[in-house]
Amino acid sequence: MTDLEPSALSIPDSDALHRRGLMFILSSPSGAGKTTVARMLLAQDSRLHMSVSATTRAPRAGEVNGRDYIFVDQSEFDRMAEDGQFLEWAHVFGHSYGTPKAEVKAGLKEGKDYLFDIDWQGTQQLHQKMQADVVRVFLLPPSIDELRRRLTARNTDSPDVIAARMDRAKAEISHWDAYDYVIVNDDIEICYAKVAQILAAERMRRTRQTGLIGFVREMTAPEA
Ligand SMILES: Nc1ncnc2c1ncn2[C@@H]1O[C@H](COP(=O)(O)OP(=O)(O)OP(=O)(O)O)[C@@H](O)[C@H]1O
Ligand SMILES: Nc1nc2c(ncn2[C@@H]2O[C@H](COP(=O)(O)O)[C@@H](O)[C@H]2O)c(=O)[nH]1
Repeated sequence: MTDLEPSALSIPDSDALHRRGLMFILSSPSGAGKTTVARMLLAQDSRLHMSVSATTRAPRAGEVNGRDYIFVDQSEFDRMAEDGQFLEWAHVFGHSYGTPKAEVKAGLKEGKDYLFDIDWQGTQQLHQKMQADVVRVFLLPPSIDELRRRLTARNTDSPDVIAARMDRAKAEISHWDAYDYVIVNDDIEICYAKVAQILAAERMRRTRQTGLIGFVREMTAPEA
């Protein structure tokens, strides 16, 4: 057989093969650009699903219940937490935020990939529980001044809220070394391209490609 002849083995389409889904986490100080990158990824990638968190914070203008967050009051949040409905939860900026468990756990088994926009506390909890499923990406702003500029220009929060988020930024950034990948979000298109490349590579990680086991076994079997 020459190099140009088709292989006797049919090459499996790795996207069509069953593999367990992965949990793709984006974290950053508030305003560095997680939500923006997440929206770009979701718009380009139909295999990626957003994990929609529950929160006790009030909706911002334009935010839709069930799409951006599940907006609940504190007693409902506490009931969900006591019921064990969260994979992780944390207090952030004076509010409670949590990742609902049911959809993600079922979806991972079906091979769906999930995107999480959560803080370092949630990342730590998910990594402890779900280890090999988790990919952790941290976005840094190009500077503290640019972070302040973005939070102000976003025009969704009062000056007090922006000040509180800026106060927390350095503490958030100090957790950058608990992540697998770190990207400076300077140019948004470049940042998005880097994040998309990480996702593509993580999908091809050998340990996730359980669907290839039969193919490799066949390829390496002794010839008759
Ligand atoms: N690379 C970039 N260059 C300029 N502006 C950007 C860039 N990335 C994001 N922004 C803008 O910065 C603002 C904050 O971005 P975004 O809301 O995505 O941040 P976030 O990290 O999700 O914040 P939070 O944690 O508060 O939800 C938005 O107005 C967004 O359009
Ligand atoms: N641990 C968790 N953190 C979460 C979750 N959902 C969002 N977040 C983080 O909270 C802050 C503030 O978000 P904002 O939408 O109010 O600006 C940000 O860092 C998010 O990543 C969650 O379910 N768990």
